[in-house]
Amino acid sequence: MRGKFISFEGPDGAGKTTALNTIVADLQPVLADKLVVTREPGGNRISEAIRDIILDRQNTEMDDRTEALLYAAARRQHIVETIQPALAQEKMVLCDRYVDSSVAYQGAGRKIGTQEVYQMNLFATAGLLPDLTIYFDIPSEIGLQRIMTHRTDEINRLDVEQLSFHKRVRSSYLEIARKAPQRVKTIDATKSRAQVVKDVEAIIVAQNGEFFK
Ligand SMILES: Nc1ncnc2c1ncn2[C@@H]1O[C@H](COP(=O)(O)OP(=O)(O)O)[C@@H](O)[C@H]1O
Ligand SMILES: Cc1cn([C@H]2C[C@H](O)[C@@H](COP(=O)(O)OP(=O)(O)O)O2)c(=O)[nH]c1=O
Repeated sequence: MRGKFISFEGPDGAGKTTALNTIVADLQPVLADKLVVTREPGGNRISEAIRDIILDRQNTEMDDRTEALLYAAARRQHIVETIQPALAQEKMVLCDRYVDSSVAYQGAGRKIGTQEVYQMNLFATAGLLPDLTIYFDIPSEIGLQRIMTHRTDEINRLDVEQLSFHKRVRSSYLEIARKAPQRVKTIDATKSRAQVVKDVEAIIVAQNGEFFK
């Protein structure tokens, strides 16, 4: 058996980070060292360094394709150092963002083109896709509102994009979910924190019975 690769996707402010923290706290006692939690861009020394370059608000001169290539480069290193070794050891990998983020943010948000960004990522990933993707769906206005009103950490370069950018991102995610219904499961991220966690955990448990025997 290969392990299980599960990605978490959604627009900024959808509540992924919040939900993931609780989900990890709930799953850790059950799965112990079978659980690996990681995030993109990042997860290792090289990818974290790339992350710092991409999200630095001072890098206003960054070209859109440069940005897309940097995300893909960080992804490649993350796959090689973290995801593939964990899957080879039959672990469950929970990954905060993966290729769908690039398709939605760089492909649609930055208007590079979703197909082009997907194709470019095929080189980076050598075709590795998650077994399951949980997509946190939320109207852009609500997501942005959450970020602006609640968040205390620094607002990054992508968070300050226009509402129209975030709307393109959401539309692209909805399109991805429509085209890949087997892989992508959509949850209503406007629900309460507790309900969102419940919905996500129900999907993970239902699809990964072998981990919860
Ligand atoms: N279900 C929810 N209902 C209301 N507010 C939420 C919910 N989930 C998260 N939040 C709040 O919204 C903000 C963004 O959440 P966060 O988890 O950082 O989103 P993401 O990681 O998807 O960008 C945080 O302040 C968080 O407390
Ligand atoms: C992985 C990835 C992330 N991003 C963006 C989405 C986020 O705005 C940002 C990651 O910042 P982060 O602070 O991790 O945001 P979040 O908590 O919402 O996941 O990078 C892309 O544009 N393309 C990508 O391929």
